[in-house]
Amino acid sequence: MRTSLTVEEALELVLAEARGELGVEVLPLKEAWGRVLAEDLAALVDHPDQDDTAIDGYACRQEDTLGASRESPVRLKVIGESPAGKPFGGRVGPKEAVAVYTGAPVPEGADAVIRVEDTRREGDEVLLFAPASPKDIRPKGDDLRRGEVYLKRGDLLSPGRLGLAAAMGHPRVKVFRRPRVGILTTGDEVVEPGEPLPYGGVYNSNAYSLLGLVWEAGGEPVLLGKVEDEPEKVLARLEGAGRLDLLLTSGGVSMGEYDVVRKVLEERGEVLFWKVKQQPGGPLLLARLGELPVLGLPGNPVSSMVTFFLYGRPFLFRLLQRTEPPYRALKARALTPFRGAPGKKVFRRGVLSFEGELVVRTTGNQSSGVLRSMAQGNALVVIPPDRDVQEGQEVEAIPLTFVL
Ligand SMILES: Nc1nc2c(c(=O)[nH]1)N[C@H]1C(S)=C(S)[C@@H](COP(=O)(O)OP(=O)(O)OC[C@H]3O[C@@H](n4cnc5c(N)ncnc54)[C@H](O)[C@@H]3O)O[C@H]1N2
Ligand code: MOO
Repeated sequence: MRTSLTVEEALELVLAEARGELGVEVLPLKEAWGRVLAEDLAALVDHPDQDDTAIDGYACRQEDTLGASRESPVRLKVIGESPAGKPFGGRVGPKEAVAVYTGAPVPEGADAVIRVEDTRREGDEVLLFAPASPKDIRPKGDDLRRGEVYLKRGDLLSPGRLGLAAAMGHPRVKVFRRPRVGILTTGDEVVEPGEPLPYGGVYNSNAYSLLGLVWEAGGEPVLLGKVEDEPEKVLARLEGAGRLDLLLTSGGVSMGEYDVVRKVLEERGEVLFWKVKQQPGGPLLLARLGELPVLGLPGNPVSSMVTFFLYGRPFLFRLLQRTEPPYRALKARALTPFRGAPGKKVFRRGVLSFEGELVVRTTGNQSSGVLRSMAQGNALVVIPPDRDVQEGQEVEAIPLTFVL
């Protein structure tokens, strides 16, 4: 077992465990939001499928309208109409116009459009108070060209991308199965919300913050409840959970007394590393139980969230072959001091905002037991080992921007 790794070494070992094959499923679009594409998607059509108008107005020949103004309007004969979805069948000749509505094909013969606000209709004629222009004609294929790939395997189906898949003509998409992530809680003092809190007790917040994080990262959380005190019972619980792609345990990884999960992992599995030079989350553990990768997350509520974000989320991104990186650090100016720690990379919780430049302030109390800092913050401020950040200095901040 390795110990006292740097964050980078630990991440490499965690990612090396993300070897499983997820398998794919085909879903109708209405069920595919938030899923990850398992295939490249090419447009089945051009969009627009022919030159169309971006405005309500009249289509005509530009040369007929040159010099038109309020003072000397140009008069054209209206020979028909082209609402969206009902193209005008004829051809626009000299001194003629067709009424068009946004999204309608521009009729043959016309090479320009004029917005209705710059015209006045008089029976079957129209007065133009400005020249018609081609700039409001959207050329065929302006948005999408048939055969071109616009969405890649590994792309998360965000709202915009889901709409794009529909615009390209796909009624169904092939997506990766959601990785199933077991969440096992430890700790005699931990009770479920709704139960009376005994002396020294604490409500189980980790199961729920982790559940949210797992969904957000594209996984399917499987709540396994609180661990029992015998290794056989823990193993039976895991067997009953069906196929898992990752197991998260919460608590019982610090120096503390005997813990049944640690015992199971050490005796029945293989512990790959324990302890990372970071804060919070220093006692993180990586193990294997048979083929199942296990992340032993520290019990402190902030530590379990931060370690999942830094290691569990990248693990799921790797399994899902995600095209985007799991997180990106931005440079921001610290408007409050942030304390570092000797020999450890420190992740403080901050509020990132834009005030002429990116700035970040502390959320206040940075104890690993203060879950409010994760709920109220929107960024992790990264402080390299052996450094403190003074007010006004530049820092790296990782936005906790959840897209789902
Ligand atoms: N002598 C040392 N003590 C501690 C060390 C150390 O290096 N030497 N490390 C500290 C650090 S850092 C952390 S983080 C914690 C990690 O402890 P465990 O993973 O063993 O977790 P527990 O002791 O079970 O719990 C810690 C803390 O978190 C609360 N907790 C646990 N589970 C939940 C839950 N599901 N929901 C809400 N809160 C939970 C628990 O009540 C404790 O307060 O160890 C330090 N100690
Ligand atoms: O790593 Mo422990 O994370 O804070 O208190």
